[in-house]
Amino acid sequence: SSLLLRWNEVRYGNGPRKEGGCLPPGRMGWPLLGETTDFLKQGPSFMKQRRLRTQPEMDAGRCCWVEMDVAAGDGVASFWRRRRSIILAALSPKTSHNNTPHHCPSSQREAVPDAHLGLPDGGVHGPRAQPPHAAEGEAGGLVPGYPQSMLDILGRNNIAAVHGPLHRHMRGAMLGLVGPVARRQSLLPKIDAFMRSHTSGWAGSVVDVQAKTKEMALLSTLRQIAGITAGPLSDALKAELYTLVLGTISLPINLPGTSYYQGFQARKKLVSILEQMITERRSSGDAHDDMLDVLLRSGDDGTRDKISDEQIIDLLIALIYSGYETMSTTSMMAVKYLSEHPLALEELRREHLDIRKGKSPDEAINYDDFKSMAFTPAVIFETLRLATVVNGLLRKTTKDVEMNGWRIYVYTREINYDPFMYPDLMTFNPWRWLEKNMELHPHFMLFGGGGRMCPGKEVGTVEITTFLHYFVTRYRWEEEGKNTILKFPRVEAPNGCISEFKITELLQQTFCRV
Ligand code: HEM
Repeated sequence: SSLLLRWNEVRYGNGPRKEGGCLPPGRMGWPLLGETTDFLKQGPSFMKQRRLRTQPEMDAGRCCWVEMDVAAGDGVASFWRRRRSIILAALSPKTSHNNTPHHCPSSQREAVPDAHLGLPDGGVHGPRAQPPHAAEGEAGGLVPGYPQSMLDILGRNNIAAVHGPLHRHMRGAMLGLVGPVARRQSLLPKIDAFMRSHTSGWAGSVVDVQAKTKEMALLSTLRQIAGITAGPLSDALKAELYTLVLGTISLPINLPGTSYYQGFQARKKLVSILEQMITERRSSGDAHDDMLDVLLRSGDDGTRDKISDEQIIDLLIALIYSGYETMSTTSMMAVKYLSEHPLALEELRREHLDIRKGKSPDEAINYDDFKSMAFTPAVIFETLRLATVVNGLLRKTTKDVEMNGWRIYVYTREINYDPFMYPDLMTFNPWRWLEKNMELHPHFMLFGGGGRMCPGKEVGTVEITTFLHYFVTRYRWEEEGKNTILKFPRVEAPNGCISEFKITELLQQTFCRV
């Protein structure tokens, strides 16, 4: 074992360092695996230990990266091909141990500027006075570096896989679907109607909130995309999507029985269902009030480029995929935290009951209602922070930026647990978001940043808000037993029964009276 570790270090670690290369401090770990398994097993404490180990280098004002050698996928467990990766721990200026620019120990040339990541602070230790230009990430030679299994299964036009003009084209189309105009005119009423019916009839029962929020995220999106309601088609799509999600986080081994293989088959079936829908829409010529209709007609008026059928399909798959786990997990964790923090629940419920004042029971919440809410976004941000639904962002180099060929994992989780930004950091405290308008802080990276900032931030927040609205204004609930939540590498309640809540009392009377 020692010999193997040593060989790997000498072959891939010491070599470049000795030759004057700018290899950051760290260990290379095992051949092929690097330190991936340790990272996956230990998660946050792995990062802490590596940071402590590289402290002298950081204190000396030299490279500040924590480095490890992992396979493609860095922590998403796809070890098919050796890939070297650097983990950038995103920290606030106060936590950073030196505020000097990062220099390569040997060449003294400035290392990759933070701006190249296209993120507010690039995720490297040390502050940057100027937020970077959104496009600099790609101009600087850094593009998204998501694992091959994810790229294969989500399609070659998948927004996370493409860059340059194609990315701008796909992103423009995505923003057209979920931007402010679409939200106000078309999405909000649909989301309201869906959440209202999805959260009805739970009184007196035991509900698995994990299952319900997953179903909620999928069905709500399907309704927006193509007006699909619960039924045989949504069941078929649900089964394929679950398999597809597992495939994207698997080893890319294309053999029958593997998750990757099944994920790929699921993609084929999804593509075929969507192709059939497109053909039917074209042959009928009927107009529909949904995203598929908007995409099929895009370019007709000459205001933007036409989008091909293949691109439409990849865009719709990306839309379903991106919102699915993020929205469901955030909603589930918000319910969990609220059950454990009655004061926060009380405040949230007050905000939502106030919104219902003057509305009839059937009246939807509207754009102005969302704008008036202050505590609800705070609950959502605090949930995203504490549960850390997104651990980090992946980038890779496309040209020589001193570390060509390396994948870069911007480990944003660290910033969520930064004691200087979030005093008493392990406490669920939504009020902290009200105090400093922290959403505008350059280290706010819950939705990424720069040119790759989440285009679904607003619509995702609206969906979670609407879910919470009907949940807290209709029900009181109790957690059944003590549910354990796994937070790394994915946030989930294992065994499926962990988020069961007993709905004990219906607040419908209050709801109707106000
Ligand atoms: C709580 C909910 C959500 C969270 C926490 C979240 C988080 C993120 C983050 C951190 C990124 C940046 C990834 C990177 O830089 O590599 C991102 C990108 C993205 N998100 Fe979200 N997201 C959420 C909801 C949604 C929803 C509902 C949609 C669909 C409308 C969506 C669509 C996307 C897309 C398409 C990208 C890629 C953008 C690009 O590469 O240009 N997200 N999201």
